[in-house]
Amino acid sequence: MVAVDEKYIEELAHKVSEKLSDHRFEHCLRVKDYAIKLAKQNNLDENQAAIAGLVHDYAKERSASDFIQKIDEKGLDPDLKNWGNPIWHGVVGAYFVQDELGINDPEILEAIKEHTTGDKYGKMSVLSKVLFMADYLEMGRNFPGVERARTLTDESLDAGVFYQLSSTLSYLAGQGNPIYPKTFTAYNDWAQYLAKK
Ligand SMILES: Nc1ncnc2c1ncn2[C@@H]1O[C@H](COP(=O)(O)OP(=O)(O)O)[C@@H](O)[C@H]1O
Repeated sequence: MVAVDEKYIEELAHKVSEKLSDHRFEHCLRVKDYAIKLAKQNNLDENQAAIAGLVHDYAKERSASDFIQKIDEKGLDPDLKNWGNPIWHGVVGAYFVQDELGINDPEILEAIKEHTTGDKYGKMSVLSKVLFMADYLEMGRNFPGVERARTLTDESLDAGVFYQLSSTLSYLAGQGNPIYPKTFTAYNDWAQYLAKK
């Protein structure tokens, strides 16, 4: 396992901070820290987890027109245009990370794409699960149930992912908000996988 490369992380942090408000950047630092903790618990490369955590919201404050331009430039699914920043900043944001920060690690890019929506059980790498949970559980989060979710995730990363998928679906549906279809598919797949276990 490679130790966290402090100098590289520091330079990356500076570039990320230039594109984000202080509030959002501090969230990214906390996600990085939580991702390192989960990486240690799950035998994952801490450096990879730290980088993914630090840059996961890199594109969060880009304009809608920047995202639309990137969707066209990269030839991404045109249906993406029916969604907005909550979905774009991960799914499309990964391309900003690759193009502007020079990060080409496919696992990191995939984890960024999945960090809001999740994905099917078999499609999420350990890194992707770690980032998904670190974003949800970082120490600035204080939603009801966060302590239970932290404990559950300490016991089992998979149990944490399923907890988040079900809670987010219930929450978004309760608010009458649209839900990205991939999250439904992910939820069904995880529910079937866990029922068989
Ligand atoms: N599957 C989904 N479909 C639509 N909106 C979602 C979905 N999951 C989360 N959201 C919303 O997207 C927003 C961004 O979530 P998230 O990416 O987890 O936060 P962050 O910006 O801290 O990384 C939140 O407002 C959340 O309610």
